[in-house]
Amino acid sequence: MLTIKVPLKHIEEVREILMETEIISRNYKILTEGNFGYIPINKKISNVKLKENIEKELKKSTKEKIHFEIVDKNLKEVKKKPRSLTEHLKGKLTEKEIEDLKTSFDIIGDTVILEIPEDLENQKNVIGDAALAFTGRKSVFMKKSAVEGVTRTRKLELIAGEDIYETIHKEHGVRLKLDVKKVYFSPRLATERKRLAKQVKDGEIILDMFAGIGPFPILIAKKHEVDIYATDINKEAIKYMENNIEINKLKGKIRPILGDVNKIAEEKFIKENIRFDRIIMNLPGTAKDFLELAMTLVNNEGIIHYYEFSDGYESAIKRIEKIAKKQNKNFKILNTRKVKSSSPKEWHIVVDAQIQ
Ligand SMILES: C[S@@+](CC[C@H](N)C(=O)[O-])C[C@H]1O[C@@H](n2cnc3c(N)ncnc32)[C@H](O)[C@@H]1O
Repeated sequence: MLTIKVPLKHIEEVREILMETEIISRNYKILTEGNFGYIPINKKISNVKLKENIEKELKKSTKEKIHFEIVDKNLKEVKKKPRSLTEHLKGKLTEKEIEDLKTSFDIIGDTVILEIPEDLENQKNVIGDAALAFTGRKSVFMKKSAVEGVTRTRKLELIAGEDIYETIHKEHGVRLKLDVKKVYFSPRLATERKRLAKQVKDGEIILDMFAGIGPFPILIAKKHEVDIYATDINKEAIKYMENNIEINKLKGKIRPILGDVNKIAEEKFIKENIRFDRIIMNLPGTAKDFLELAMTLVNNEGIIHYYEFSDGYESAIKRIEKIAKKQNKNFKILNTRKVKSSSPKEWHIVVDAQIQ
């Protein structure tokens, strides 16, 4: 390939001057040999007047006359870092295998969680190593089940890196500690958490019915002066939530309560006449079974953030309408939003309803 041969003492200067132009190629490494250096010339540059053009560029930036020659030399190519997991897998899996692999994955703190189709399981370690190299995280886990059971957790199998399930995830300036095997957490809800936190006003009393490790309460409490009750049935989630309140210095603003929200409502909220300006119901599969309770616990003008898996908003709004009617209440829909896709035909949706 064509190169600019320059005495070593001038190589850095020439490189810097020509870097600003199209003349130098970034795809090849500079070679030094004896007292000379060889700078790669961009293959797309025409040879006509090449020497004159280089001279002109050098003259613009330095008064010193720099001697150089244009010579042919073999230079090494710069190895470019792959920019996607797919690129990382090129040459390791067949084109068809790469196509079959869903290359979307979740990064939670130091861990990567991905899905591998059954007929690609024999390649799980190759895929795991590629994901480890691409993301620079510590552990890669493969999904072994859907999110299931009352605690909404899933089975995972380590396919690359260290066997560590506990990690700290950073989101919107807060730190969330969790065990990816023992609790529910989705980084795909980050935008939803920000959207919701923005609506909160100082002084609100809030209930997060299905709070998990506390991502909604932690973000809200970080930004507002509020009093948040955060219930969850999973004792591991409550343990991490308590830890997260501490590491984010939010003691006194969030009250984690372990148990079934139905029972907690009966034994505490209703008994002590505690009512809420805002209720978060992020349990999209079964939140509908708790809508009546939420409608009972919400203050006049209070807002319910109701989540569902659905292909639209109609069924969710109908449910809210039915229960409002039953309780002799009116409601106003403030917002509807697709939070994330959950299956090819369904979305995780949210409806914000103000109850009057
Ligand atoms: C989809 S996760 C949401 C967690 C959290 N809001 C988040 O965004 O990460 C639902 C949570 O509800 C909890 N849960 C399920 N049934 C419950 C109930 N009856 N009472 C309280 N919590 C419940 C589960 O343990 C789980 O942590």
